[in-house]
Amino acid sequence: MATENKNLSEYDKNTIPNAKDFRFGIVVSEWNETITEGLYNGAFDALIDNEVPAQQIIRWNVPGSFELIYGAKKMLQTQNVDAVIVIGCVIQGQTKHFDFVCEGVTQGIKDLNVQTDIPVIFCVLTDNNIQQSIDRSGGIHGNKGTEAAIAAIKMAYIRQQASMSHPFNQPLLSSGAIQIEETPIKIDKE
Ligand SMILES: Nc1c(NC[C@H](O)[C@H](O)[C@H](O)CO)[nH]c(=O)[nH]c1=O
Ligand SMILES: CC(=O)[C@@H](O)COP(=O)(O)O
Repeated sequence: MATENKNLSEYDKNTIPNAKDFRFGIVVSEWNETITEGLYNGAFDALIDNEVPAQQIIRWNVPGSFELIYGAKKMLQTQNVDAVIVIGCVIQGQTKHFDFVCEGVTQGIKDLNVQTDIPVIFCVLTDNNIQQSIDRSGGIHGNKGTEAAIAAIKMAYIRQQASMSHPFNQPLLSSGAIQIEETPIKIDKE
């Protein structure tokens, strides 16, 4: 489903876990500032709407989307947060730079999700033109910042639940598999 068939701002509060005790970091790129401010406002408002106290939301700015990677890394290394949202807007220009920035940020944020225990939510618009960015930062398609905030709450909850779940606390086998006791299944023979 493409964004044009889905409003990014819509969510059902009944499906959102309790977020009042979670702490969130938000790293915001200053490139295309009018767009990224709109995305930030969407994310901030959604967190507040879900009972997250404002003092539990930490914001840092970085120069551009490529710096979101380092900003998010330092955020999760130094701040007590349950999830990080990175916010950027990359718009196609005349050269291939767009491709390298988008790919670099995508891979960098993916690596943080693989290598660290804190979920990092990808709220980076990668648009062909400014109108597409306007449409997705509070325009006709809603606000991707709102979508990212809801994702951050859900992923923080998953992390919290996983840390309390029995199988996830098992020691890893040398193969990297999780050791889970095999409980024999009794089959009643008729
Ligand atoms: N063209 C855009 C950029 N380019 C800047 C890079 O993100 C980076 O800051 C620079 O290469 C220095 O490392 N950034 C955006 O966020 N959006 C753009 O459209
Ligand atoms: C994503 C970019 O860096 C790009 O917008 C810069 O524009 P240009 O490709 O014309 O240098």
